[in-house]
Amino acid sequence: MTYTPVAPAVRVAGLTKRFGRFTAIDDVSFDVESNKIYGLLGRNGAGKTTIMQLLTGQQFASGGQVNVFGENPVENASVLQRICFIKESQKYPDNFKVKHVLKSAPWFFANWDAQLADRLVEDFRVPVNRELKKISRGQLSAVGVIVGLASRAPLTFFDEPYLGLDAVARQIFYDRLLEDYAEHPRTIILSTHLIDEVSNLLEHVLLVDEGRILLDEDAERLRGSACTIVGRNADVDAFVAGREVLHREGIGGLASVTVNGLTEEERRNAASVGLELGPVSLQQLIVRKTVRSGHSEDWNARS
Ligand SMILES: Nc1ncnc2c1ncn2[C@@H]1O[C@H](COP(=O)(O)OP(=O)(O)OP(=O)(O)O)[C@@H](O)[C@H]1O
Repeated sequence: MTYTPVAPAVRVAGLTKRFGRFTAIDDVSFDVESNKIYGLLGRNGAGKTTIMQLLTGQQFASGGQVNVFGENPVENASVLQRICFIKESQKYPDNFKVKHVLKSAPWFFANWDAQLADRLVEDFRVPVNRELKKISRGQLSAVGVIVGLASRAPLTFFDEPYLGLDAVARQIFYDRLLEDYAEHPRTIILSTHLIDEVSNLLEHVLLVDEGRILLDEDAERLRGSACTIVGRNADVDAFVAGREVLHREGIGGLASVTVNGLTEEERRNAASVGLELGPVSLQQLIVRKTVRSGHSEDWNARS
C-alpha cells in the first residue's frame, strides 16, 4: 500500500506583516496539517490575531506567501467559504437577534448543522429571541462558539472565543468541540491564554512571540518533553550541568530546575541521587519558553 500524504490545510512561507514601520509578523513559515486541533499561543500583542487575519484573507501580507487549501485566501470565495473565523469582536447587523444569526448561518456555511446548533443553544442557555446588543458578554461569546462548532467548516478559527464565558460554559465548549471533532474531523486553530484548560485538547502547538514562531511542535511531545528536578542545590546543579535549563528557582538550600526531556536512564539516575522529578504543565512550559526568549514578566499577569 502506498502512503499518500494529506496536503496541509495551511502553508505559510516567509510571511511578513507590517503596520507602518512596525513589523507585527516577521518572516514566519509554518504548515497547519489537515484535521488537527492547533493551539496558536502567545502573549498579548504576539501576533496571533494578525496571523489569523492573514490566513482568512482579512489582511494583506506585506511579504511572503499564504496558502489555504492550496490557494491564496484573499478575495478567494472557494477558499473563504470553507473557513469559519470566530473572533471576540464579531459585528452583527443592528437589531439582529440570536435566532437571526442561527437562521442566516446556513447561507455562509455549507456544512451547517442546525440540530447541533439547537443543542448548543440549550447547553449554553442562550436566549434566542433577544437582540444581540442586549445579551450578556458571556452569552455573546456563546453565540460565537455555537456558530464555530455548528458551522463544521473544514478550517475553523477560534480567536480567544470565550471572553466572559464562565467555567461551566468553557467546559461545555471543550467537551462539545472534542465530541464533534471526533465525529467530523476538521482543522481547528484555537488561540487562547487559558493554556492549561485546553492542554488536552490540542494536538499541535504554535507559539508566537513578537511576530515570530518560537515553537512549532506536536503537543504530545511537548507535554512529555520537560520536567522539573527538585533537590539540594549542589545535587541539582551537578545533575543538570551541561543541559539547557529552562527555569531555575530556589529556596534555602533547595533548587527546582526545569529542563527539557530526560531519558529513562537519566530519570533513574536522578532518583538514585535523591532528586525528585515532577511534571511540567503545558502552560508552565510555554511560559518558560517565552520568558527564555527574552521576556521576564509573568504571562498570567498580562493575560
Ligand atoms: N491595524 C494595526 N495597526 C498597527 N498595529 C497593529 C494593528 N493590528 C495589530 N497591530 C499590532 O500588531 C501586534 C500584534 O497584534 P495582534 O492583535 O495580532 O496580537 P495578539 O497576539 O492577537 O494579542 P492578544 O493576545 O492581546 O489578542 C501588536 O503589537 C498590535 O499592537
